[in-house]
Amino acid sequence: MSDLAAPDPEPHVTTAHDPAAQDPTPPDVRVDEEPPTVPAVRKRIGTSRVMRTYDPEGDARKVAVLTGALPWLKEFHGNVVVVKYGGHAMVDEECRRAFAEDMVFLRTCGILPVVVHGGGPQITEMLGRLGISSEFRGGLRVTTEETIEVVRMVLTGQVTPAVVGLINEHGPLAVGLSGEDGGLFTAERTLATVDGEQVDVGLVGDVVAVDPAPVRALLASGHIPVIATVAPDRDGVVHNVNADTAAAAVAVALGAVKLVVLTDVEGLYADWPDRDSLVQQIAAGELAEILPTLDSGMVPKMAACLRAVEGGVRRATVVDGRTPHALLLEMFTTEGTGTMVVPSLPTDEEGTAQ
Ligand SMILES: Nc1ncnc2c1ncn2[C@@H]1O[C@H](COP(=O)(O)OP(=O)(O)O)[C@@H](O)[C@H]1O
Ligand SMILES: CC(=O)N[C@@H](CCC(=O)OP(=O)(O)O)C(=O)O
Repeated sequence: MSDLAAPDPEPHVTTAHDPAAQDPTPPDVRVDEEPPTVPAVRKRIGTSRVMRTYDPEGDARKVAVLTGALPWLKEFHGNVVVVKYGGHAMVDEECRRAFAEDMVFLRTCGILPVVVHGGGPQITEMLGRLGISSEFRGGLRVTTEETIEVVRMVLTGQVTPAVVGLINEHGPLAVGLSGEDGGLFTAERTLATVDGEQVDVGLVGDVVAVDPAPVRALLASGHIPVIATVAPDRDGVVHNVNADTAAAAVAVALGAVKLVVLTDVEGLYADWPDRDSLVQQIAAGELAEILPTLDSGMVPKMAACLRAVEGGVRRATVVDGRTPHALLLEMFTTEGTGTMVVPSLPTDEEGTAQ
């Protein structure tokens, strides 16, 4: 993971538009020009004075963005937001940096982000390098005893440290842990659903219990927990847990106000792959109805959103992790982005969804 761009340490001077009326700068250091139609390119004049660009429209836009975020800041402040960071959303350098900035932004605003990360493509790549074949059934990886060793190694030894390192470029905030640490998760072997049939996929687990104590301790000390989703069952046998599933379990256990799932698609398409069928909001009841009809990749994701909302999380959203800062846009604007699952849609007097 590479460095974040360093800010320019030099002071800058920018051109002013109406020096006499607005600028206390002595005339000998002013630059008189026509007002710029776009914010002026910053010019440095001298070394100890910075002059302000006259840009009322730009300023009004910034004010609108900041004040528009206020209701959301109030709602989320002091609350847990679980962010599922999918393996496909990690592949682009700019998006990785934006993700880290977003986590630090949330924490700095007094919101409590908890990251649950995936790593499907990274596991597949490592299995390939080791000459171990791998397949998915019903959206879950068929996991043998040999596979689980690689899953555990990649998630806890490679992906967690990479995500932690990325965030910690901003300061020592992130701490990695897995479902095996501090009794965080208890797993139970689960089956995949393929064409309505239940099929065995090996050492794949669902999270049947979460002890939130280790995560709460990290939040209380100002940290950002970063969780890998391998988990022991009651006999201590480690299972491979789909990261969407684990994120939902964490969100419910922590009483999160929101679950945000970052993936490699704009959201849920009602009629996949028709790009005109992107769903903006869907009620939990309707999602439950269409879930069995969805393609396998989307099933664990939408099932996780449903589980979160049915478990008391107010909103669960699938967001395109390939768009830098899509998470901020989703969290701090009314329009949001991606697909939001809510307990029910508001209706008008005739009962029509708004
Ligand atoms: N109805 C649908 N809407 C959106 N994406 C879908 C749908 N059905 C299948 N998909 C596929 O599911 C993929 C997301 O699942 P997956 O690759 O497992 O993501 P991740 O690695 O983030 O967990 C999308 O890239 C898309 O190809
Ligand atoms: C059982 C199962 O399928 N586990 C997943 C765990 C990682 C994961 O979920 O990663 P993404 O979020 O990047 O898809 C796997 O082995 O790929």
